Amino acid sequence: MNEYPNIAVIGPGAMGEAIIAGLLRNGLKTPKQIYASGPLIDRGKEIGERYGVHSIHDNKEAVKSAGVVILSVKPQTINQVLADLHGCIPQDALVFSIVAGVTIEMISRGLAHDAVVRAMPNTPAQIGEGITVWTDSAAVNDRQRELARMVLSALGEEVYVDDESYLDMATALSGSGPAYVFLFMEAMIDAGVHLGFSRRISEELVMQTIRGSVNYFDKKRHHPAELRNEVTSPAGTSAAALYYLEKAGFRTAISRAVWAAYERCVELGKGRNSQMPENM
Ligand SMILES: NC(=O)C1=CN([C@@H]2O[C@H](COP(=O)(O)OP(=O)(O)OC[C@H]3O[C@@H](n4cnc5c(N)ncnc54)[C@H](OP(=O)(O)O)[C@@H]3O)[C@@H](O)[C@H]2O)C=CC1
Ligand SMILES: O=C(O)[C@@H]1CCC=N1
Repeated sequence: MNEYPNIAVIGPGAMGEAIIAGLLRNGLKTPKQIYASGPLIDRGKEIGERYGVHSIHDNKEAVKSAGVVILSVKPQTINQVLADLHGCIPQDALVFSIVAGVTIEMISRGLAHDAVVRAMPNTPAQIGEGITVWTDSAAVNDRQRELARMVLSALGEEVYVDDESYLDMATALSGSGPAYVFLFMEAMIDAGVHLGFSRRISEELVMQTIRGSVNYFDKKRHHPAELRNEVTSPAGTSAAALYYLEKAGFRTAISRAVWAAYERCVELGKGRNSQMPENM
């Protein structure tokens, strides 16, 4: 596609900004085609100055001439935004929502607009290295699907699913996934400091160990258990550490954590704000 339409970004927070940056990095030559709308004047000023986009504080105004309307507000704010924009989305426009847990049906009903893409990106999208799982409503036409791909390509890799229930699962696995990875990184770095390395050296050792392991897996494409066995010498150091991790329930903790994220995502979709599940 040669021509980008105007794009409204409703909620220019962390992810909204990642999308704006990605679109500009990926060929949208005219920043003024982007209308970023959020409540904070300082934040708007910051986004306007950093990217040269229109920064406004009126969602209705932002969507007026839009060909794509990106919804990147928090799930807790979505109902207010949907009510604000009910009946205001231009007929040909595509609505592209990244709001966790909120279904296509809720968005479509809330806006009185049928062409909706629901997507779940993750934060590495900020450097074009994210992974986004997405799906669309039956009303999305070929041109709108092309527009969706334009937004998706600004974020990194993408996986299309034809069953929306995978979106809540993707939120738990890849959407929240960077948080688990960073916690693991942090724990490893702290362990290195505990042993006696400086924080700088420990960070370097951990970062390259993770990067190298991911690239090695990517190249070899062997099962991770095989690659783990390769590291694990009989009666050696890795076996001692792995024994301790298994004893501490490492795998179960990861699996239960991902389930907790999934359950929370489903709850968010039902409009439940913050509530500790009974079994936690
Ligand atoms: N962070 C992540 O890793 C991911 C997040 N998501 C989803 O993306 C969405 C945004 O998340 P994230 O960017 O982290 O959150 P942020 O809080 O950074 O961004 C939300 C933005 O929406 C703005 N906002 C609040 N109320 C309104 C309103 N009425 N109209 C317009 N804008 C409004 C906020 O402004 P203010 O700050 O002034 O309140 C803020 O700029 C969420 O739904 C989340 O589920 C999806 C994938 C990954
Ligand atoms: O924590 C959250 O709710 C959002 C959705 C996926 C990643 N961050």
